[in-house]
Amino acid sequence: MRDFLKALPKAELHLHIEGTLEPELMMALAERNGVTLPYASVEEVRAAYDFDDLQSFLDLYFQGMSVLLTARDFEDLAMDYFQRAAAEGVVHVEMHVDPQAHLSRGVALEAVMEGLERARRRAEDELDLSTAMILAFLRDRPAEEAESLLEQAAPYLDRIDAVGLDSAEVGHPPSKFREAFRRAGELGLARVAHAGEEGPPAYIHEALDVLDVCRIDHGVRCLEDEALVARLRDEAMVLTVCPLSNLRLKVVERMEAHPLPAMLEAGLNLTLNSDDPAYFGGGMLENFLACQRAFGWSRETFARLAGNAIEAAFMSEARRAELRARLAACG
Ligand SMILES: Nc1ncnc2[nH]cnc12
Ligand SMILES: [Zn+2]
Repeated sequence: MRDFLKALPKAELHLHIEGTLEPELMMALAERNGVTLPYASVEEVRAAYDFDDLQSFLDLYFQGMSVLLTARDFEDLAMDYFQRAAAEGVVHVEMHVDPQAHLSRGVALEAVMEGLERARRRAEDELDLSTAMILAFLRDRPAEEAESLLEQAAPYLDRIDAVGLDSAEVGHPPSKFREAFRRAGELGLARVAHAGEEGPPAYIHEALDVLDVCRIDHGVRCLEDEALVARLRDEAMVLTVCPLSNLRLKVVERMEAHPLPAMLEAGLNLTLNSDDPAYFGGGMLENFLACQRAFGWSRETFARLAGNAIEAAFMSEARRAELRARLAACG
């Protein structure tokens, strides 16, 4: 089964590029840039990754990214991940990026965008990996800051596929970002949003009604609202579920208690994703394997989930046709 899951052409729709920063690269960049971290070794960094909830993770996530200063750092970060992902059968990566977390530290948007662009070109050329970019708004920051970020991103719009909404969910409902998302739509960008990770099902309704999203990131709390489940099923709304993330952030107590099997049973349009692989114990393959161990799913189920991601991805129709054919060849 491991070989099958590795060979499956996996499209990753929910990944935070800053969440791919492995402790080894974090320490190396700290050294290169003269940044002081509160850790003496890679082992100490790893030992700190024991989270109680989303916020306890976000605190370390924002601290970790303090080593990212130059375009070269962002290129190294993304290339390091793209190489690992390609080695485990990932064929397409859609990365959320959190520019506000860099702008607020004095890092120019140009450094972020140029570094990531270089890595994306190399991924295409060297790894046959297609990529997309989701400009994410930090929902615990003021809505006006998101609107201003969108304006600053004007020179890069041709490289951006969608806007997203991430960071601390509870207390920051989707409707707070009505205007930023409306403007993104006007600019021709697709919309996605984290909803129903720690926040209530009402936030999922709001993301659909107010932000006009084409995908819900996480969405695992939808099962608490029967009418919502029916709506998500009827609209074939894509949910980008991140099993190991939910386990490590204690959204679920044990993988066996994850709502994924019930969501599948309810006929929802599900995909599997890694979210922040450097922090949550593994990338796409580890997430697929964790589901295999916990739920004993068949090859057909995994192939269907991989197919859902290919169909929902921001990619050219030529690439989609190619990946469909590769998936069909997996048997
Ligand atoms: N799982 C997650 N939820 C919300 N914001 C995030 N930013 C990075 N990972 C996140
Ligand atoms: Zn996420």
